[in-house]
Amino acid sequence: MSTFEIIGGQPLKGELTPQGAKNEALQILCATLLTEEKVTIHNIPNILDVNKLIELLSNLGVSVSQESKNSYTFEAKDIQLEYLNSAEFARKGSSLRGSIMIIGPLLARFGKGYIPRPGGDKIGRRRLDTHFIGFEKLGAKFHFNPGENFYRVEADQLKGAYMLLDEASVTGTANIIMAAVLAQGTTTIYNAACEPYIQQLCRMLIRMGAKISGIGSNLLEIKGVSSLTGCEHRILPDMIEIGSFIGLAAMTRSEITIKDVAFKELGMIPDAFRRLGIKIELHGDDIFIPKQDKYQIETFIDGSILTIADAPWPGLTPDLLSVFLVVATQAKGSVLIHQKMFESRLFFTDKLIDMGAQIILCDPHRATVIGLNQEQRLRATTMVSPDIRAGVALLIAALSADGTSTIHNIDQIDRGYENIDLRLNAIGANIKRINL
Ligand SMILES: CC(=O)N[C@H]1[C@@H](OP(=O)(O)OP(=O)(O)OC[C@H]2O[C@@H](n3ccc(=O)[nH]c3=O)[C@H](O)[C@@H]2O)O[C@H](CO)[C@@H](O)[C@@H]1O
Ligand SMILES: C=C(OP(=O)(O)O)C(=O)O
Repeated sequence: MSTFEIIGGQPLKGELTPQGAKNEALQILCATLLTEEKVTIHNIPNILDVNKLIELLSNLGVSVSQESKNSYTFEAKDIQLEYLNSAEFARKGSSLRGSIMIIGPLLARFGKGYIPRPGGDKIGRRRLDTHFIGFEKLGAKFHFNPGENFYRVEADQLKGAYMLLDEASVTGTANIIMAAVLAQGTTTIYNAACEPYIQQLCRMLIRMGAKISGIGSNLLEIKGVSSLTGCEHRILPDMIEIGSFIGLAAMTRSEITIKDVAFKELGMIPDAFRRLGIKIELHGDDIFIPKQDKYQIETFIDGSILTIADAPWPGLTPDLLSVFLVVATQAKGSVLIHQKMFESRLFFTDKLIDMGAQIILCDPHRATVIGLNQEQRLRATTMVSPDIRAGVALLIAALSADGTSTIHNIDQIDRGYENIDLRLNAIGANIKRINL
């Protein structure tokens, strides 16, 4: 397990280019299983979770070739389905969340899909019902043996169906779409998730020959086709990384330009930061955050305390609430951070409280932050990164704090942020990676 040692308190200045989106990459990589033809993907982030999924695909028999730093080709011609029964698959498949999305494509193309209970962040209960109820609606037989912790689906031929998802699950929607594109007949998915990740997946599938309408809405119609072809696809910039950089700039009183952000895909993320008082300028497709000594949280129109809460897209992504929370600790004013989706994502606030932040953790879902108005710096400390986004929030806190902080378990940060230490050091941060 590696560690970051961070000397904080210095403003940063310069340009950051966001990596490709982690959560889109995980979907897109799984979609390469849907065709035996060559698929070329650009802007793949070099991060732990994505690299693990590429390795898993390669173990499954996909021929993978790295064309340049972030571009790869994939050819899923000789898939070794027996690998799904191996002990190695049980181990590797369970080490990340995104692996769950190999099931839809395997089921659609080969009539079976197996997966061990997937990993990912330990941020509360993370059920998979939506995925498997969806596959069952398409005619698959589902088996789950709690003893072996393995999910299995099988079907001779999937058949299109109408389904109203029990919740707008992001990976669940992606998985069902990837199964339905090769089903016989028409599938209608209502209460579908519609994050840019899903929209991008649908656009890629259409380039491969799929017939999908309703993209960007929660009502998708998919007319099954008998086979799909190869294609080329470029992954969008990572909106969660962009939001993390906005928060970093404000908290460390830095002037940062975030390059080529695909602004129109960011939904309400920029406005949510603006409501915390952070100035965001759009220069072409770059976001410029000017140096700000102070920023003031808005109230609601009636004068009551602002709430920042997550919701399925186009609502605010839950993956940025940890960053909003840390940024609020140095704002003027108060805000309620309400993490509705996950029940264990706010416990890292204890660390911020140790550092001197004024936070009341009301319950596992809600924290009230009373900002310090930059009048009192956070104190450096030693902490452990509990999950990917809390990890980056703690990194932001450490960069703003006086003195030297240590963050252990930074593999959690590496899961989702490409060379974050090197990229931030290039604009003036002082982060030392210690490989233990
Ligand atoms: C690999 C990947 O893409 N991971 C993302 C994906 O995870 P993932 O697809 O696993 O998350 P889901 O969308 O299935 O659900 C996330 C959580 O929100 C709850 N829920 C979901 C929808 C809803 O309408 N109401 C509700 O309460 C679920 O019960 C669950 O606890 O989406 C999450 C929600 O944006 C993100 O945090 C994860 O980063
Ligand atoms: C929760 C996240 O990831 P995962 O679903 O892969 O655990 C995240 O990216 O914030």
